[in-house]
Amino acid sequence: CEIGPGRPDVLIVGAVKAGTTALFGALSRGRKEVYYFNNDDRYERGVDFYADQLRCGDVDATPLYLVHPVALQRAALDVPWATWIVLVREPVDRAFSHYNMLLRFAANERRRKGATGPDDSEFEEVIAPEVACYHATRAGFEDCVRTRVGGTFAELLPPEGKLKEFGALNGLLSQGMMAPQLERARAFGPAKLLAVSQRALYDDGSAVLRALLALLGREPTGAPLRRYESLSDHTHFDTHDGAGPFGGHRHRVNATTLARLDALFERPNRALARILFSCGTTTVVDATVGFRDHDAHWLPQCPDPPDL
Ligand SMILES: Nc1ncnc2c1ncn2[C@@H]1O[C@H](COP(=O)(O)OS(=O)(=O)O)[C@@H](OP(=O)(O)O)[C@H]1O
Repeated sequence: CEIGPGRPDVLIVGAVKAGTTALFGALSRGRKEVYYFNNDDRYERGVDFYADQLRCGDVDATPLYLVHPVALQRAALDVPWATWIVLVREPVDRAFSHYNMLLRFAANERRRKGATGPDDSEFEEVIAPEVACYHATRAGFEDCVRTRVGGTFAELLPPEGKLKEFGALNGLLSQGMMAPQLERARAFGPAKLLAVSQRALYDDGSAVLRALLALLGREPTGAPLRRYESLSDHTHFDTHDGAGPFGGHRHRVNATTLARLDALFERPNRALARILFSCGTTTVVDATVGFRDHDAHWLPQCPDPPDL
């Protein structure tokens, strides 16, 4: 199974914690997260290595590609025929889900290093350095964080310490500012750039999958779109069993922090809505799936231009 037109056919390039595993599972039976374009060592091993990692699958789902400084540039050059899919999730839910995952990884790391005591890092403490940076500079994506994006998830964590001591390294907030990420992705010139709503995928999976398969010109694999459980551990997460609607995580964030985050994301969310709903902007995404009915609580429909 060589790399060439059609292989890979689809790159699910982001965002982290936006349903990439579920979508990948319905599109492909290969291996998720091959970390090819975002990992210098692996990239240097070349396309045969890439083909080997894909295990004859034709979908590469590596959500860190989206925020990596050169991964998408490499992908545009090496597999120019591929369609890129970006899954988009409400940024506070996304950040909290990401925090849950990192907390678990950090706890494993601490145990491995023989550290005693639990990792008691609260969400508020973990995002504090990023919040402070945004308020101090009004900077946006990439200016306030030096996200660790070059390696695998296991390499994202400093070897010791608690999550709250890692500063803004993991970009829990910046990764939810998706307008500049989509604009940057478009500038690299992918064959097609599609944006899919995580929430629609969760709430109305089969309709979203049908629409997406039609856009991609792909046949169903027969694999169901699963609602799988979060990676989150139980001290920070009330399990959702995959049956009922998913309530998100906003109610787990204290009211003051939530208000601050909503204020912080207001302009980024408006910018994103303008891109997704083509509100007077140049075309950034070729098509969107979901959103209008499912994301109205955080994405304003064709918002007014922001105040200057
Ligand atoms: N079918 C379906 N559609 C949409 N979203 C789903 C679906 N199934 C699971 N989930 C939720 O996806 C969250 C994990 O996202 P990812 O798979 O992208 O995580 S990762 O970046 O690969 O680690 C994770 O979010 P949290 O539960 O908030 O942690 C999952 O609950």
